[in-house]
Order: sequence, then C-alpha cells, then structure tokens
Amino acid sequence: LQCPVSVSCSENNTNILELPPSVKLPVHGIDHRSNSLEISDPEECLPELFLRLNYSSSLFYPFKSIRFYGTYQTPLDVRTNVTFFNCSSRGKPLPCPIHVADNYDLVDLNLVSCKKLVSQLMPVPTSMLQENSIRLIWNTSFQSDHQCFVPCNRGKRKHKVHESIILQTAGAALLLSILGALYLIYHYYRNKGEDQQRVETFLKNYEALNPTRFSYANIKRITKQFKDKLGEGAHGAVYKGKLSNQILVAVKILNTTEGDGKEFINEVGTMAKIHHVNVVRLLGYCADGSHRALVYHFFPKGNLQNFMALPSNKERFLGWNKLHQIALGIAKGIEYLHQGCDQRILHFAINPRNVLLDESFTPKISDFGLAKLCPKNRSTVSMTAARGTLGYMAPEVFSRNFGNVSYKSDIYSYGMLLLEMVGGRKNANSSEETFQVLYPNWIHSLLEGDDTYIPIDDDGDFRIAKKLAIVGLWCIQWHPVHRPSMKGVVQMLEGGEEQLKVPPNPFESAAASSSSAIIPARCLNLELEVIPETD
Ligand SMILES: Nc1ncnc2c1ncn2[C@@H]1O[C@H](COP(=O)(O)OP(=O)(O)OP(=O)(O)O)[C@@H](O)[C@H]1O
Repeated sequence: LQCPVSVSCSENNTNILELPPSVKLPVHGIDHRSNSLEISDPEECLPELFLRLNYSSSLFYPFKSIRFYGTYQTPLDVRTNVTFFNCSSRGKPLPCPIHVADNYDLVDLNLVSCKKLVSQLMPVPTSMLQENSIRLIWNTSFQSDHQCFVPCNRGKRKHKVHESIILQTAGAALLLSILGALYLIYHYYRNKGEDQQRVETFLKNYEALNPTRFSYANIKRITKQFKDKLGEGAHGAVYKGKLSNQILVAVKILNTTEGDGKEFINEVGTMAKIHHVNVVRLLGYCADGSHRALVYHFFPKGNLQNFMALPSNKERFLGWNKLHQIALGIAKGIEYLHQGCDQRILHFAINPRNVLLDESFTPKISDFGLAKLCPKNRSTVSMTAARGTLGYMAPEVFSRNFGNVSYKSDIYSYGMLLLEMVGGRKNANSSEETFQVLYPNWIHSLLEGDDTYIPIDDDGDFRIAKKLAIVGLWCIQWHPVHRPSMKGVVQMLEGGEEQLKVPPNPFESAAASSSSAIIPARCLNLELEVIPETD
C-alpha cells in the first residue's frame, strides 16, 4: 500500500509525520483507540509548513478529518480558502513570520503591513493553523494499514525490545548451539579417546592373554643361556628366566628327540584357551627350527609336592587351613577345565608335582602335555595308551576293563592327591606302587579312629583333615559313576564336614589279601564287562 504520508522515527526518538514533498512534523502521540495522532511544529510556525505543502486532496491520505481544540472536527475534504501572509517585513523578528487569514480575517489590521503570499484551498481552517497543534484522524477502514502509524517511541522501543529480545534469544540460542556443539565435539573426542583407550587396553590384554611366540635366540636371552635350572621333568628341563624386571618366567625346554611334537601342540593349543586363577598361564612358546619351549610365569614356591608333609614337619607343613584352601583351589581349577571352556579339557596328569604355588600359596594347575580336549556332550574319550602318573592314574585309564575313560579319571587323580595331602605320602613310607592301595585303606582306619599316625590335636584341624580325607575317598571310587563331579567336590569342600558320609573302602579286600598289590584282585579279572559310564 502506498501511503503518501508516513510516520518514521527521528534520531532523537520522536515520531515524525512526513508529508509530501518534504514537510516533517513531530508527532505528539498516536491514539489507536481514536485513530488519531497529534502533530505540531517545534518552530511554532505551522502555517509556514502548510504553505510549503503542495496541497492536494490525496495529500493527507489516509487521514479523513482533522480535529482541533480537542473537540472540533472537520473532514479534510472540506476546504477553506486560506491566504498566507509574510509578516517579517514588519521590522521586528517574529517567531512565525507566516500568517494565515481567511476571507473574514483579511480586514485584520495585523496583516496590513504584511505581504500577501498565496491563497489556497486548505483542509485546515485558519484558526486551527494558528493553534499550532492539530489532530489528524485516519479512516477506520485503514485499520489494516496502520503499520504506517506504528508509534515511534513505543514502536521503536517495542521494536527495540523485540529486536533486543530476538537478538538476545538469537544470541542465547547461538551461544547454546556453540556450547552444545563444543560439548558434542568434546564428547565425541572423549568417547573417541575412551574408545581408543578401550581398544588399546583390549589389544594389550589380548596380546597378554595370547601366548607370544619367541625365537630360540630370545629364549636363550630370557634364560641367560639356561643359567638357572629349576628342575627336570619327563619331557625336558625347566629354567628360570626374566622377561622384564617385573616378570619372572619358567622356561620348559622340550626334548626334541622324543615324540612327534604332539605334546607341544597339545600344551600350546590347550593353554592358549585357558584363563583361570588356578591354572598356570602360558605366556609364550618357542617353535624355532627343531627347538621347542614353553614359557610360564615363575612360581617361587615351586610345586605342591614340596609341601606334602605331616604336621610334625614344621618346615614344610603348611597348616590345615592352607591345605584346605589349596585343595579347594585345585578343585576349582579342575572344575573350570571340565566345565568352563567351550570344550572339556581333561588333564590326565593331576598330581602334586603338577600343581605350582604362587607367593600366597594359590595353587596353579600346570603341565598340559597329556591333556585332551573333548566335546562337552561326550562323557567319555577314546585313549589309545594309558596316560598319567602312576599312583594317580584312574583304574579305567590303566585298563578299559574298569570302565570308560572320562573326566571322572581326573577326579580319581585329584582324590589321590587329597589323600596324600592328608597323610603326607613321603612320611607314610609307602612306595609309588603300594600307596595307591595302602593309602585309602590307611585313611579309612584313620577316619575310624584306628590310626594314631597323624597327630591332629586341634578339633578344627581334625575336621578339615577328615573332610579332605572323606572327599578324597569319594573321588577314588573304583566305579567312575560313584565318583562326584568337580562341582560336587567343590560343594563338599565348601560345606560342613558333618554332612559328609564316609564311602565304602574300595580296597578293603585288596589290602587284606596283599599289601603290595597294585590293583585289587577283583579288578584284575579281565573278564569283567566294560562299565559304561553314565552321569
Ligand atoms: N612355572 C614354574 N615356576 C616355578 N617352577 C616350575 C615352574 N614350572 C615347572 N617348575 C619346576 O620345574 C621342575 C620341572 O617341572 P616339569 O613340569 O617339567 O616336570 P615335573 O612336573 O616335575 O615332571 P613331569 O614332566 O613328569 O610331570 C619342577 O620342580 C617344577 O616344580
């Protein structure tokens, strides 16, 4: 919409009504209720301004009427002939040299010495022009266009308020967005950093969990040219070594002359899968030409065999509580091998020499050269040759006539180990061949109170010894199905001994008939049918 008039804001925050061609009049208030605004001339010479107006009917659009003296209102299209006079020639300076007069005023003596300028049809009566203040009323139909009359101060202020609100809101929004973006960036990089850290930790752990392959030159360097020999087993010598200042290792150099490397593959393949507090960790291996070696953590206390002693042996006897803890640890390690991995791991060489002890006497099952992996859903395994340690070997491993070989064969070996822990084999003066039969027999007498060989004074200690003995006897039952699982063993060891029942003595008849028999007479009968194992 084209407005010939416009209201704008001056620099000093005053509404200015601009009339064509360039008459600017200060507005003294816009009243939207009466649709009017008041104009006046700061120079107090309104007639001069009207003189400058190039008056036409559309000049005041959208104003429809004009009001003066507060009440007197006249439409703008009703025009009066107004004569303009310049009275400056009267000698003294006047605040407003332009005077107006209508036909009636022309006789006004005040105009006698004034110069007539022009006569014009004007919408504003002379009396009003002389008032210096008029109120213009705009057409109500123009309501929708009254943006032409946005009050300056309020408008501007409102505008300014709006603007400042918008600016503030925009600023706040911008600030928030920046902060949000910074937060997101920070989070992104932090998460990325954490992810990176996680990945690195994982890789580190993964590397640590997986055995490292060493060259033979490295093995020589680690063991300082095989300087410190820890001992010698059936498959090779073990040397002490150092991976770093913190990590001491035991390096087992396997005899390369024997076997086809199966034990090596077996041990590395099995150990790489195993991570349990009661099983030794394989840190690395060496397969360099014909050289084969296995690298383990070094355990300063050596193996459990060193501590198989009677309570009277103050130097080596560990105390019943510790022995109980060791027995429980070994049981948990075997339970893990039997149940904790994707495949069942049967050790087949559980004996005190294959249980190493760390500085706090935590037992670690070692030596997996004879171990066998088998699917969990298969309860028995095929075995072409007897494997294990004499004295700890289950009867079915020795001869299939006693049943099928299964994880229960490890239970048997563990049972023998428990009985040995109770009695201290070395002190029982029995040879490897006889102790398998004599020991359980002797333990039975001990439990029945017929034997005073082991001096156990303390009631609590006796209870532990009795518990270990009863659990051991259950584990060495002839019939594999009568032996408990390792889970059952752990439960028995953790429970009270009063609930434990002493099992029948499997060697009773054998021990009575021959003190030097390795296998009880009834078991020597090769005609015995194979006992299929069910659990
Ligand atoms: N990680 C180890 N830390 C400390 N000593 C160890 C470690 N591994 C083995 N030994 C010691 O080295 C010696 C030889 O151990 P190795 O396992 O080769 O043979 P063994 O178990 O005694 O006999 P076998 O090979 O017939 O089972 C043992 O005295 C054993 O205690």
